[in-house]
Amino acid sequence: MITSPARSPQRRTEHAPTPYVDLSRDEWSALRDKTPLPLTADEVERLRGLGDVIDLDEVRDVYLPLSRLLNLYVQATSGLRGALNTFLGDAGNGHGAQRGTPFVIGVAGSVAVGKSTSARILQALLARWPEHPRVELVTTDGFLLPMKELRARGLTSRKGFPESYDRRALTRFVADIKAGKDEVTAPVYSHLIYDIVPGERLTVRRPDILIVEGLNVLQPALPGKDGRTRVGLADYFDFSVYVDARAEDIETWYLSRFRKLRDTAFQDPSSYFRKYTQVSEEEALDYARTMWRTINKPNLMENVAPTRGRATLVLRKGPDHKVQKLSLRKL
Ligand SMILES: Nc1ncnc2c1ncn2[C@@H]1O[C@H](COP(=O)(O)OP(=O)(O)O)[C@@H](O)[C@H]1O
Ligand SMILES: CC(C)(COP(=O)(O)O)[C@@H](O)C(=O)NCCC(=O)O
Repeated sequence: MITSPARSPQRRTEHAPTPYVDLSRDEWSALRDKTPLPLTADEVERLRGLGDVIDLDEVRDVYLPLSRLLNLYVQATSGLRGALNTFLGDAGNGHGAQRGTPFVIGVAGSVAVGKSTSARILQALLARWPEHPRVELVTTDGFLLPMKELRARGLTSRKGFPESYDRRALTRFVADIKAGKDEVTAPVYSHLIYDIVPGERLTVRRPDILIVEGLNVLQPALPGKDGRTRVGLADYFDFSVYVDARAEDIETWYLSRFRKLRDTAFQDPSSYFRKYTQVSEEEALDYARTMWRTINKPNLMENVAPTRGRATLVLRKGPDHKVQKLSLRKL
């Protein structure tokens, strides 16, 4: 009788090799070493986004070790740049190699996962290190196409998807900062009017560290029309963080934030969402649920989550918003 070969139990338990080392919150928090906590509870409160749960314990256990790691990375990267400058000598002139090149950090994750809070806490902590006091934070929403343009392209229900951005301008913006240009400007997005603010620009002036936060910052570049590989935004990153959580938890956070915004920001007469203060809470939440299910969740599944494996560090949050597990790229 022919029997199929039994699978050895050893084979079944074999894991695929991973470039990450997984750490529990406790293991990670022990790595802060003796780094002092430079923020007060009041400062943390001010940096916190609506609906986000973050306190001094979270800053101490999760973000202090990260600021220590980043400080080590900044110094090591600067050493590498020095080596490159020595190698290039005069040949590097005019290619930005001689100028103080900022260290660039990408922060990615779904809508409502709390990436803005993570990015703001990191900015505040990193700015306390004497080696790199000038830390700028930029969100990618300034590079969304204006509503008029989204309408013309039939993209109004694709806001936040890669095609809803001027990706070339975003990449150029970061490339210019990294090349050491004295002043680089970007358009400004307003959640209030749900659109780009006409005529407004933000200016970035030679920071030591630049944090770029947004849904799609880890997306690879699309190939050019001629099939050639283009340089993408993430190619300029020296380090990247992906803020991760279960989609069901993020939906709950999105809905509870919508409920809070309905009581606050949406009340503003110029708010695009004011109409949801005029209907019942149930109707407003139905709308928010539709936004989540038809725009933000599909974008998370199709575009954002697939980029998680490109991050240097993945912060995995539990249902209470607290980071439970971290995966750090070691290879
Ligand atoms: N409709 C809105 N009106 C006002 N503020 C908003 C609105 N939607 C989101 N925000 C705020 O904008 C910021 C970015 O939100 P979002 O892109 O969902 O990313 P995240 O929650 O991961 O930081 C958050 O601080 C959030 O509170
Ligand atoms: C502005 C956003 C696209 C996020 O932009 P980001 O800064 O991540 O590039 C997002 O917060 C948003 O408004 N999405 C549209 C759907 C919604 O309002 O939920």
